[in-house]
Amino acid sequence: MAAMTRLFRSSSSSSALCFIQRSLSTAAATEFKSQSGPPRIDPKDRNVQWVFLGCPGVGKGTYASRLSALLGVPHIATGDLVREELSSSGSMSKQLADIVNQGKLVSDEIIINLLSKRLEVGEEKGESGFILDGFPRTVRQAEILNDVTDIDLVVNLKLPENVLLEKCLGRRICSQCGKNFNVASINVKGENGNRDISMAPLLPPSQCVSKLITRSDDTETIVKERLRIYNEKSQPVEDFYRAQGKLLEFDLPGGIPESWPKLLEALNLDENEDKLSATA
Ligand SMILES: Nc1ncnc2c1ncn2[C@@H]1O[C@H](COP(=O)(O)OP(=O)(O)O)[C@@H](O)[C@H]1O
Repeated sequence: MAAMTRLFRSSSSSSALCFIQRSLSTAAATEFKSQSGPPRIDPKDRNVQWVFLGCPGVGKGTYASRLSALLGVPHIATGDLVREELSSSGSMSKQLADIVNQGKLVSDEIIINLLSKRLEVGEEKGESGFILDGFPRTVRQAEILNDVTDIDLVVNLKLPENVLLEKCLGRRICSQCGKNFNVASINVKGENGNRDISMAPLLPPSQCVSKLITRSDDTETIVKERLRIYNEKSQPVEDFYRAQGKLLEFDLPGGIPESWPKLLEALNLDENEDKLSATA
């Protein structure tokens, strides 16, 4: 853990990003084989390459985007890439809508294609490092990622399932500014040794109130299906990274005010420090 958070160097690793992007493209077309493997870059010489895992509604997007701002690396959420594709008039959008609205996973090929395109755009802008949110979600995706680059740290965010459901049902997005809010006021009594969890709603400012929308896959039936699929397909990804010693388990103690400082502490980061001086 200590070594993993001592990586905040501003040196460019755009060639590394380009390599990942090209390798992911190859993987989308064929089963990627890495007999010799790509050249690995010492983590000290590049920005962080982190992954956020966790069930639907746990808050991966919230905490990954806060950390990306703090560390100066892009937050890349494959769910956002899917939604962008859905709202475009691209040929894939109808096919994707059917899958997403059933709470199912998009194929590994499609998701890797979307991700490699996103990395290519980032590479052109000179981005380096990343916090991935929502990828990898299957062991095959994790293996492909493992073949093309080194992941430094995998943060596994956790909340009890009844809290996750309430959070998903309360989630709202401003259709104009794109920010996420939550209208649910959560007070769940811990059972079977679990802790009590309280979360205040995260209400929108007045200019967003009339523009709030709910994700089409945030209905009770679809959320339950997404949770079932997470347990079936994505929990093995936790095991994959646990076996590599890269998994940091983090039980969220409540909403953002309680959880954010504790997460920074677990990551050995200080919000007030310059990112270059953050130490592990
Ligand atoms: N890595 C992935 N592999 C397959 N499908 C994905 C992946 N990432 C996102 N999706 C698709 O996009 C949908 C929304 O993803 P996301 O916003 O990450 O949702 P969640 O709130 O369930 O974590 C998923 O239900 C799935 O259909």
